[in-house]
Amino acid sequence: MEDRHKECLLKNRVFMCSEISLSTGLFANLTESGVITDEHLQKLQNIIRNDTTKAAVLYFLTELLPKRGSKAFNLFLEALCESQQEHIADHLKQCLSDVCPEDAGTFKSLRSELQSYYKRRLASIRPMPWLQDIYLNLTDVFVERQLKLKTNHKGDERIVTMKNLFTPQETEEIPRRLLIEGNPGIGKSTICQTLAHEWGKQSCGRHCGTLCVHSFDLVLSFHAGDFIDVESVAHAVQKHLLPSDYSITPSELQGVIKAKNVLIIVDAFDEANAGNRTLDRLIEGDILRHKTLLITSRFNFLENKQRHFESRFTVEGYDEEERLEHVKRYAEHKNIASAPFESMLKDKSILDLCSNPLNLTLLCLLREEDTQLRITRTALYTSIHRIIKQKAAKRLKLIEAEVEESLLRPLYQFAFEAHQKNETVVREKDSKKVQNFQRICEVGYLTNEVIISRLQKEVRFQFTHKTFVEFLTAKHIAEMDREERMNWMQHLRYADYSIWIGGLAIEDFKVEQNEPILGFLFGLLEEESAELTQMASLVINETRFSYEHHPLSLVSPCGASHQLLRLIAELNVVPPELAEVICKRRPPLINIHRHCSVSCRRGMLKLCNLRFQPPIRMNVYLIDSHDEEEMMSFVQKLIESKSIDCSKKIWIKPRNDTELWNDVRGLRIGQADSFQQVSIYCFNIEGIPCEEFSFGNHLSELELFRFKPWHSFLLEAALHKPLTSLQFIRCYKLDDRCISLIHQLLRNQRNLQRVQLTSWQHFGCFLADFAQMENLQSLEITLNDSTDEELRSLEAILKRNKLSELTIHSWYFSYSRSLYSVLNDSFNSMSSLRELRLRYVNIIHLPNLRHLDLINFSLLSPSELNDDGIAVLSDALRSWRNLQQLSIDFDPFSSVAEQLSIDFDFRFSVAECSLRKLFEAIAGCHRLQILRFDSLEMADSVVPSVCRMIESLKQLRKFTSVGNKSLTEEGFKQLEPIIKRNGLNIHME
Ligand SMILES: Nc1ncnc2c1ncn2[C@@H]1O[C@H](COP(=O)(O)OP(=O)(O)OP(=O)(O)O)[C@@H](O)[C@H]1O
Repeated sequence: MEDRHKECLLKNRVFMCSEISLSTGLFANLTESGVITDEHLQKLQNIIRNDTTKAAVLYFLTELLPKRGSKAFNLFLEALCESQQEHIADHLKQCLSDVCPEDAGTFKSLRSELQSYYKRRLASIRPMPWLQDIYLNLTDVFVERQLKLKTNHKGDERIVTMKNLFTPQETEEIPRRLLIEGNPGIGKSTICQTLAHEWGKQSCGRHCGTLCVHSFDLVLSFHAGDFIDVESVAHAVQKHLLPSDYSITPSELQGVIKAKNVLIIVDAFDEANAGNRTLDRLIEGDILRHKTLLITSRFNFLENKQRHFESRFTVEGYDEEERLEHVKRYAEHKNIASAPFESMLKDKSILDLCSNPLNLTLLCLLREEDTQLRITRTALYTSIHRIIKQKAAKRLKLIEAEVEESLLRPLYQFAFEAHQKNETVVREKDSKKVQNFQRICEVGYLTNEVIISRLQKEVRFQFTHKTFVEFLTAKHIAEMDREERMNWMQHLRYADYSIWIGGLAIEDFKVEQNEPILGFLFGLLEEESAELTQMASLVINETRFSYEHHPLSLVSPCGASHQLLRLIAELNVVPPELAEVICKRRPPLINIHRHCSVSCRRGMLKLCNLRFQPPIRMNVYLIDSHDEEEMMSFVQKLIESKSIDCSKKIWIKPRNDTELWNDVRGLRIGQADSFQQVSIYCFNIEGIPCEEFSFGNHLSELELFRFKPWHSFLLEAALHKPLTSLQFIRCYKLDDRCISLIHQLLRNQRNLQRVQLTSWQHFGCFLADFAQMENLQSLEITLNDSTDEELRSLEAILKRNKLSELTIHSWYFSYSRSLYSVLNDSFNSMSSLRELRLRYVNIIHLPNLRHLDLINFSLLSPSELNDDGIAVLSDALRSWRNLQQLSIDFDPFSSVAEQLSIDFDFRFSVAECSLRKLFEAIAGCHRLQILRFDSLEMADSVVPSVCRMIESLKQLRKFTSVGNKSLTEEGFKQLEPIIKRNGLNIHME
């Protein structure tokens, strides 16, 4: 036995004499492993019989164990664990790592083993690992990356350099769980590689911050797949990071990991997330909670685990400077002139390709061979593929057609099968299905015999990059016959779902997850016009491309309805047959918003080149976009296009008065050939723009968000414009001058069809003006305490029966009896009303709701909805046969109040039987397409009714339920198959 073990036993004699139980289990384990013999056992039992158990323990610790050989101590620890005395083993291990200087020896040797491993293995990047002669020195070519740190749930971000990755960010705490997300090929693995390699170099020089990677005692750098089928991090280290002849046991490793300051890096969660229990536990902090864990993943794979991460970063494409640095470093490393690469960066058509480090590296490699630039991702990968094929043909002494037929086709099939399983490997058993697998490997897409286990000699074959798996998969699908391909496409999902239920790991799906392959498929079949058109038609149907999607908001995603745009971005030219289908099935309106991707915008410009009559109307949300300059020039191209009708609305958020004026001029707001509707986020505008500030003479809609009295120059500029819509949203308290200007505007504008005036303020003073407006169709207003005269005006407006939309806000349930009675009486004569939204309302006073014929109804938060209210609502729903959208905000305060034991007078609880009746009534609205609940307490017992409701709503395509705290895993299981039906977009929290 080693001295440090003896010392440890010595120091813990008292502890062990009182803690150890000399149980049959312990004796059985000790005899089985040979730590004690049968004679020893008899001797111990005699001592117990004649003296005490403590005396026996002491004899065992002093006379027996130390003399039983070098492995005795560890076997003793194992025997303790096996006989339910793990706490004693842990105590001894802890003590060992604290007091024994020799344990520092174990740590030192482990540290230097790992450091030299990283220094050697991670020194070079092989962008095409099959071409061993193409490798780049990591230190030479690495471009320092900047990461964006999400600073709050609203999506605000801050730039963090790699040097400050581990520095405490929003809180004082050192982050323990860090996540880096990014697109394929964006450089996530290279970041991991650099961190581990840097640590391997031992010294930080003067480069790093105080909490740099060198501040960790150990860095354990893994691929996510390394955790599959291993029970602990220690086992993973032994299996994947250490050579098989390195002598250390998992428990010793465990001891070092526990005692030291360790960084665990796990790359590519997206490639090995299914059934990866150890990794899940690590993320959740169920094991090694106090160690630092850095995970990388492509987007959308960790949605349900986001809450475990204190620091969430994204790594985005290169900016201009980084692109330049990349090509310069590349040229310098290759010792060639950088001018050809730099000129390549000037070509705008490949700018987005150049922003991706992988693509830029491939472009550089191609540029060395060929001067023609590739414009789409498919074109780029096709070129690379061709090079590989040519090289393989030469090397294997085959003609290219033979390589294609006998080697590449099976490879496409392997890629397809791997992709179906969300893997990037071919397992050994699958490789045996084809005779010439070894030759297939020689082509170069699969790295040869990656031995993933040094202990068990398990073999698998790794595809070089996930994007290549996707490209090769697309090649396989492109070669399928039409029926098979369409069948594959039909089985994809085209609606998003996101489900966050506390403690449940449910994967999310965003339609973008299909796109890498569909994009390649579109690109590959560009010449096959009929095939392409058929595929595009399916995407048009499934993603509801031809529908009008609205409203547009801050959080609108570049979602399913834009998929076709993103896919046609992969085409060099839209073939006439496809162009015809797109023209025929074009949507009446397209919303472009801040999250629209570069490829979406490229697709949009492709659409502009098709000749439409009439043109497509366009809304553009130009607020907070990532690259404002680029976005501005994109919008200007849209304005110039004959196929786009930019007379629709644009949202702008100028940072000051100069920017306001630049936007209004640059985007020609209010002019005949440009946007005639504008929404201005006024909050930041402090000064007053120059005197000639004005909108074009065709301005038809002015929406002012967070308007303050000193923005009155905006009202003056709109005074004589032909407005049909005027909106003030969440405006500040108006002064007399603004009130008078609004009166003037309302009196000038007899054509106004839509007016919105909302804040916490009462706007009844304008009702008399509205009553004079013959054309008013949509009214949204905040009313608190209305006078009799105001109510008479309101009644006149409602009973004129011209309104198709009505929204009433009020402050703290200030609906008076007389307001209820005006509304309720008027409902009988409002046959034109189609959309109704009410806030702070108690609908038990509105039984005449059932006389309306609504398409859209919302009870906005907070509303008084108790059992009686639900009865009135259910009654109304039964008569609204044309209802398409329903949104009900249950009382969000009641559960908060309950938690805080506060007795608010607006707490309402709802009986389950009422809820069931409500669900039954909704189930009868067969035209319902969008259903939203907020703070609905959907307990498991009502789930069967919810299931029946969703099943009966065949046209339902969007279901949202947020703020539900009652559903358990059991209840969710019943709901899951129903809500995950294809075509249904779900959002549950
Ligand atoms: N910071 C960088 N400096 C220089 N080259 C880089 C950098 N990051 C990435 N590259 C190049 O891009 C290639 C792909 O990068 P990497 O494998 O890190 O991407 P990834 O985000 O992990 O992709 P995937 O999600 O497909 O696995 C690298 O092989 C390298 O050639």
